[in-house]
Amino acid sequence: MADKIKDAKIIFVVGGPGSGKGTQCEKVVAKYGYTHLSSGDLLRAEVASGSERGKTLQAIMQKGELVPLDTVLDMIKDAMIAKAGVSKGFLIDGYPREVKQGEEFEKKIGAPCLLLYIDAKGETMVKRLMKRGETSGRADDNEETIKKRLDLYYKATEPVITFYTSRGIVRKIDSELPVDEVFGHVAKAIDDLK
Ligand SMILES: Nc1ncnc2c1ncn2[C@@H]1O[C@H](COP(=O)(O)OP(=O)(O)O)[C@@H](O)[C@H]1O
Ligand SMILES: Nc1ncnc2c1ncn2[C@H]1C[C@H](O)[C@@H](COP(=O)(O)OP(=O)(O)O)O1
Ligand SMILES: [Mg+2]
Repeated sequence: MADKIKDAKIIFVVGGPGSGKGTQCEKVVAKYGYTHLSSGDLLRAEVASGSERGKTLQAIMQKGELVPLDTVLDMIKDAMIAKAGVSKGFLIDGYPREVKQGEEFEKKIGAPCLLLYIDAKGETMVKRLMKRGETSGRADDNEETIKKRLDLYYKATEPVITFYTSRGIVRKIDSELPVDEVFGHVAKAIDDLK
């Protein structure tokens, strides 16, 4: 596995729920042609397939909890293998959610060269998610689940940022700014890789 994707850049995109990870990844795909893999999207696709596994996942996600590590990692790995050799870069969006996920990813796949930390205030994230919930149809975009996802983010995911900061690969991006300005900073971080 590792050698098939060894020439591709691996970028972790981390931030709270509603911080703007998906929005920025879409723009990176348009400008750089990288492959965007959102763990949440992969899981929602499994739910939409109507499989037994999807039913189990749905129940967990509706509560705002994390699904088992192996499930997510296998899905990401399969999706990366499918693009190996044709992709210059991978945006891994919404993963790692906890330090352990990062460690397992590196064991099974490879090391990231950059972590984009998409940072917005708690109140901003709640406001954006409530708005997104008006049209997203997502079972987890409701007030009660949003609060749980935010709590879990601060508890489990922020340590991920500390972990990779010590390795010197974190770029903190102010996501309170308008989308295009945020993207200016994201693009700068990617351009600095070369
Ligand atoms: N910089 C921004 N300014 C204003 N609204 C934003 C910004 N970035 C994202 N949004 C909005 O916030 C919501 C959540 O964004 P999304 O990209 O889905 O976040 P995430 O993938 O991190 O959960 C979306 O409705 C999006 O349009
Ligand atoms: N890496 C991961 N590990 C465990 N569960 C995950 C996961 N990524 C996503 N999930 C599950 C739990 C999340 O509450 C849900 C939605 O994830 P998401 O779409 O990445 O949310 P958001 O983009 O709003 O942060 O899917
Ligand atoms: Mg998203």
